[in-house]
Formats: sequence, structure tokens, C-alpha cells
Amino acid sequence: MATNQLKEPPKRLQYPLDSSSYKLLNEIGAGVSAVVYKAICIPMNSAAVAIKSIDLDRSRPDLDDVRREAKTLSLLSHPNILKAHCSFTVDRRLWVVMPFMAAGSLQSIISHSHPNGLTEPCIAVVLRDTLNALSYLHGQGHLHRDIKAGNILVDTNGQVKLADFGVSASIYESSTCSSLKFTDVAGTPYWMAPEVIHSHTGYSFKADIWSFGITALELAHGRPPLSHLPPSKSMMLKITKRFRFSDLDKYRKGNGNKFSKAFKDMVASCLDQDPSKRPTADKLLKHPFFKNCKGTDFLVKNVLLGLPSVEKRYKESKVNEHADGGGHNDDDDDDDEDPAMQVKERRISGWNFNQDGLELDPVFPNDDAGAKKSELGGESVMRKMEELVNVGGSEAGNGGGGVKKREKMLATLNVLKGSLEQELLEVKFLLNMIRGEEENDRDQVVAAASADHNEEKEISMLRAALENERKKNLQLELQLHNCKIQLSSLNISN
Ligand SMILES: Nc1ncnc2c1ncn2[C@@H]1O[C@H](COP(=O)(O)OP(=O)(O)OP(=O)(O)O)[C@@H](O)[C@H]1O
Repeated sequence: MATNQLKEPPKRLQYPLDSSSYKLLNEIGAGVSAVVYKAICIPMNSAAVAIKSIDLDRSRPDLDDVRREAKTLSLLSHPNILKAHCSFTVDRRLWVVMPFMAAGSLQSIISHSHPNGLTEPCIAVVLRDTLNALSYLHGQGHLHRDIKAGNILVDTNGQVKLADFGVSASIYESSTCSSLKFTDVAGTPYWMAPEVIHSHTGYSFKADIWSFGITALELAHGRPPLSHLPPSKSMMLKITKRFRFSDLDKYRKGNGNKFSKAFKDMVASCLDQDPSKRPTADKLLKHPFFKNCKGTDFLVKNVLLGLPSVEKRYKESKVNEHADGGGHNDDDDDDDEDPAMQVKERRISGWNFNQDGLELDPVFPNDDAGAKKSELGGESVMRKMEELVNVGGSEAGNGGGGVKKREKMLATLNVLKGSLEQELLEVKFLLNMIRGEEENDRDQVVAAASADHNEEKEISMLRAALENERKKNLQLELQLHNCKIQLSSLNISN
């Protein structure tokens, strides 16, 4: 009606920007550099709020970036996006005041009540609403950069909202946009897309889609893939370099069969190694998996009913953590391992999604597996090339058969070339990692002046590792060079 159209839009309530207007009630969560509290806002009729208090010394944000981001955020509005009421600094902490989502995050729900994951119809509701939020964000030209169950919040009425947008983007990212810096502050890179780990090109919309796929696995299995690996400063190396077989067994749940083909297909499309092949959020929303998706009341009946409050769950999780002896040891590094265990480790060059098992499979450099990615290690590449050259020489004058052989060689050499290029990228990535760690250690040694023996030992070990990687790099460049010569000579003779 005309009268309705003339009505002023409801004014947004301005939450006070001073800490004395708020009363902190309980701690309800904690991340690497932030603590989340349930609180009340006294001048707002004691309305319940959640306050994320971020340690600015640990997260080193550019406050101008935070302000700019907050301003952009205030212009966004979507039912599935949690918008902060306001933010302000309190000493060396940034307080982000948000609506209180009484059921907490999906991560806290599954870790408390569904350790083996949610059922598919519940997953569908959560993922559909998350995709609605993502589709809106991407449509407005924004990335989320931190999609995970810990950032999907639920209210008691089953409403699902994506949180931490903007805050994570500007606070947790260094201005140089180096994805490796992520390990300093944000903890675990389990949700990171391969292109974000392996290159310095940074984030794209499709990296959000990869994280969305990992979140689907997290909701289905109760935790993200590889999360049993202890968090430590070498986390990135652990993910990209070595893999313990005992961990592989622990990780395998063997429950891939309980999931529908539609779900597996939807996750597989998000976890394509090639970002350009991953669907957009809009396209995903049309996937058959979301057909006949239930409403939010379904979540209330099947997940929220009987669930203890978020504060109670957090308290219990703290008690359990203490009983377990504090969980993972941060300094846990496989280098101290029993030598027998080390033998069981192999370098890995990446991860492939295993659609049937609904899990990630490690890719080992020496696996032949169709030689479609970087599975070929340096030595076997050389052997393969020698074989090819020998075959090529003896077949050269054999008319039609020779041409066919040559085409086959050409195709194989192209695969080898691709494989070497990828291997080279990975070695470069490792070199950067090692250089970064070496620099950090060097700073610490200078600061510690008296320098204890262990650190020096560690540095020399890192130097040796760096030297090894350098040699390997050289060798790979050489092999690549030979491969290119081989290819161009074949192209010319064809
Ligand atoms: N607005 C909110 N309402 C209710 N609970 C919340 C709210 N924000 C966060 N929480 C709870 O606090 C927990 C920790 O939040 P935080 O944002 O620190 O989580 P995280 O994303 O897992 O950590 P990090 O972002 O540091 O990796 C969440 O898992 C959730 O249960």
C-alpha cells in the first residue's frame, strides 16, 4: 500500500562505543588471538550480545583497513550474514559487538553433540544458507576468506548466519597478502585452497568455494580433513610436504558409503584442483543436492533440540581439554620422532579429492597414477625420459609406426613437462617457507644474544635443508630445460 511505501525504513540502533556500557557474562569461545564473550548491552535494555575481543598486538592489523572494511560491511545486508553492531578499541584490544547467536557456531555444535558429523538433510540446510550468503557477498564483489563451520552461527530459531566476514579479511591478513603469514595468526590452514597455499596470487572467489567444500566435509565427518595433524609452526610443511601413514589410517573413517551421490558430486565440484572448474555459489545453489532442502525448523528439531547452551558447551570443552592434558602440543614436530616412524613418512605433493570415500587422498611424488599431476619425482622423470629417448631413437625410421610412437612420446613428454613445472613450483614454495623460518630463527638468535645451542643446531639443520632444496631446485630446472629441448626437437622433426 502507498502508506507502507512512505514509511521510513527502521533506523539502525546505534550501539554504544564504550566498554562501560557492556557487561561481560561468560566466555563462549576463543581463537588464536581472540576471545568471544556473551555480554549484555546495558543502555539497550540489557540486550544480549556477543563480543569478540581481538588482541591487536597478536594480530597486527592495519586499523585503517579495519575501519574501511567495517564501513563496507555496514552497507551489506542479507538475512544469512551476521552484521556486527559496532566495533571500538579497548586498550590494545578491538571489541567487535555482534548479535548473540544463542546456539553458537556449527563447529561448537558438532564437536559437542555430533562428533561424527551431521546427517545429510541437516548439512543441506546449513550449506544452502551459507551459499545464499556467499552468493550475495560474491555478487557484491566481496570475498569471505574464512569459510568454516566455526564461522557459521545458528540462532535458537534455526536461522543460519555467516560470520567473521571483513573482520577476518582485514585483521588476519598482512598487507603484503602473503598467504603464508596466515600461520602466524589464524592457526590452521585446513580450509585453504591449494592455489592459496602454493602461490602468492592470493584469494579469489573460487578459493571461497574450495573452503566451502572443506566445510561440507567438516560437517559430514565432524572435523575438517587433516585436522588430526598437530598445529605447529611447521603446519604448512606438514600439509604440503610429509605425511605420516599412521595419520592416514586415523584419518580414514571409511564412512563414505553413507553419503548420497548428489552430495559427493557437489563436494567434488568444489574441491577441483583447478579453480576455474569449481562452480560459482549461484551455480552450486542449483545443484540437485539442494533440491527438496528442508527449512530451518528442521534444524531446530534435529540439531538444536536438547542442545546445551553455547556457554555451557564451551565450559565443558575447556574441562575436557584440561583432562586431555591441553590437547595438541604446539611444538610437536616429527623430527623428534622415533626413526622407525620417520621411515613411514613420505613426501606428498598435494591432495586429491576421493569422491567415493568422501575424503582427501594424499598424492605421493612417486605415484604413477596416470602421471596427471605432479606425481613424478625427479629420478623417475629422468628414467622415463631416457626410456623415451631410447625408444624414439630405435623407432625413428619405422614409417607410420614411428610417427605414432613419436606422438605418444610427445604426449608423455608434455605430461612430464607439466609435472616438472608443478614440482618446481612446490620446491619454490618450500624454499620460501624454509627461508621464512630461517629468518625468524635468525632474529630470535640475535635477540637472545646468549643463543642457546639447540637453536643453532636448528638453524644449521634448516640451512642444510635449504641447501638440499636449492640443489633439488637446480636439478629440476635442468630436467625441465632438457625436457623442453626434447619437446622442441620432437616438434621440429614432426
Ligand atoms: N555472535 C556470536 N554468537 C554466539 N556465539 C558466538 C558468536 N560469535 C562467536 N561465537 C562462539 O564463539 C566461538 C569462537 O568464535 P571465533 O570467531 O573466535 O571462532 P573461530 O572462527 O573458530 O576462531 P578463529 O576465527 O580465531 O579461527 C564460536 O565457535 C561460537 O561458538
